[in-house]
Amino acid sequence: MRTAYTSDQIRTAETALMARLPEGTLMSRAAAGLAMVCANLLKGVRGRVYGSHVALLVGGGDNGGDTLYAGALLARRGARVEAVLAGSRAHEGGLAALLAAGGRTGPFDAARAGDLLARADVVLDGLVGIGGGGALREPYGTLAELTAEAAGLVVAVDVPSGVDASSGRVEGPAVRAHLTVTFGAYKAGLLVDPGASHAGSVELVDIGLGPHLPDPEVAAPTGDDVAGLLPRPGAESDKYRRGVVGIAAGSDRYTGAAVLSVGGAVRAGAGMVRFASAAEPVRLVRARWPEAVTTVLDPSSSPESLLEEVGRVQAWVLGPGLGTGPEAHAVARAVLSSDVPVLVDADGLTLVAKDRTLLRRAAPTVLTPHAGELSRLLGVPREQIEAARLDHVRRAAAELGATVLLKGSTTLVAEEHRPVRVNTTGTPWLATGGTGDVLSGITGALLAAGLSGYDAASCAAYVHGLAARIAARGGDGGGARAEAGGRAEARYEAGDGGRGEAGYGAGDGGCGEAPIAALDVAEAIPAALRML
Ligand SMILES: NC(=O)C1=CN([C@@H]2O[C@H](COP(=O)(O)OP(=O)(O)OC[C@H]3O[C@@H](n4cnc5c(N)ncnc54)[C@H](O)[C@@H]3O)[C@@H](O)[C@H]2O)[C@@H](O)CC1
Ligand SMILES: [K+]
Repeated sequence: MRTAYTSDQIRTAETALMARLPEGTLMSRAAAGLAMVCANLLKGVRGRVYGSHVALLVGGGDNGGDTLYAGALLARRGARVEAVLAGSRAHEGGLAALLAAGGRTGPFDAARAGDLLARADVVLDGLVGIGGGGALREPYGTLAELTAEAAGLVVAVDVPSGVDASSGRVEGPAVRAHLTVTFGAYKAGLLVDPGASHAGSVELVDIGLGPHLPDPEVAAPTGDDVAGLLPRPGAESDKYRRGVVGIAAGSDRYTGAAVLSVGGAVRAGAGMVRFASAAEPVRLVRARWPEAVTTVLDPSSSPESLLEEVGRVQAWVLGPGLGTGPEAHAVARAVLSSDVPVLVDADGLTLVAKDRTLLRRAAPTVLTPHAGELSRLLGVPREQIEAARLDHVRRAAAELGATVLLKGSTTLVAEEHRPVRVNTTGTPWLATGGTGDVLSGITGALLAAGLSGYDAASCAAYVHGLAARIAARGGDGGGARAEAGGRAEARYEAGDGGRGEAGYGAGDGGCGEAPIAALDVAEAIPAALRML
């Protein structure tokens, strides 16, 4: 599990650690780690550090201090290092070290900065780190924008300037880095969009903070974590013990969602799928997934007897393609009255947004909205949710008393009093109709197998993203399990230090990936499970 923290949590831990160490120790550890990563990058792109060009964008705080000290170390190895001092002051010790090592400095001037950025092999963004707040003021904002024109690699120091380290919120201009070198621990804002997509790959420099860190704000399960949580059938298993999932999805008008949701559950290893719906989706599900046991629901039944024919299930999936009319409401009422875990998706979420009483239940509930659906559930504009996904997913979990999986460029899973889980697999090609229906089926199968809502949702998101990457690569599993490696390899050529650890992100949709259909994702689930 990779864990991440807010700025306040990091500061508290740093204060505790600093009290035991000589002054300046942490900054020199940070700068040494940063310089080493940059030296490796320079060796990768230029063959050597000596004679390479390095530009430093330096703010007035300690983030600028780290950057100046790292610049000094690179200058001592023969790099030509030039700094733009953007603040009214600069870290004294760092500045003296850079000048003593032969580095050059000058105040902000747009033309000079543009010229430096055009020549530099590596640009270090040391404008603001965890001390930043709100939109970048001038001239920091202009400098952040200028980094988009940089010819070389942009390395963010600790956090890309303009990204809120605690939440990933971006309120104005912000640096888009190829690589972020972060100190002590991951900051939550580096793992959650929009911050995550500004950070590029993230490399962690250990400065000894570990023993002082509290419980994390955010955690990203790795492939090994997911493998450890996934149910595996044993010799004693039978279809009932492996988990029977009920799926109430589809309508005579919307049939595809039902086929996809059932496909997700079948391929994710449900012991049995019981599918309950109108006649037309039942016909299509039977044709595509003969494994599913189907029931045509009688809309004239009373809510108590509507699901009587379906048989016993250990979890329900409710909502994909269900419709939002009175008949759909009756199905939602019947399913949510059950005493087993229920996953609510798509039209199910619309029904719940209109009638919150549906959520008054004792058994666990998992909601899987995208930002638009969450906007309806919380009564908050969609743009606000997109800008502050972490805050809103937490709020939704608390307000709705449910596990909430927020879909989007970074999928988040929140439950009260637990770290928000961030999914690291996936590909932008997943943004296509029907993939959410497949996810609902995977999650339902895992709930039925006995996983908690929190584990089922986070494991399902991981498997779903991995399956999508495999499908996008034409079924070639090689390298697809790449919560580490995807974005890093696609976007820059690093030396020894840059690869491996780096690459905290999903695929970038380029490099050998092609468009996928939702059913391709369902079909690639077994290949994803084989890799775990
Ligand atoms: N505290 C520690 O023990 C350590 C801190 N380290 C570094 O120190 C950084 C934190 O340093 P600071 O607390 O000095 O804070 P920062 O250097 O992150 O930011 C503070 C500076 O940015 C300016 N600023 C804040 N918001 C701004 C905005 N919106 N627009 C323009 N300017 C803005 C402030 O006026 C101030 O000059 C970390 O990110 C890390 O890089 C590391 O050296 C490791 C150890
Ligand atoms: K920075």
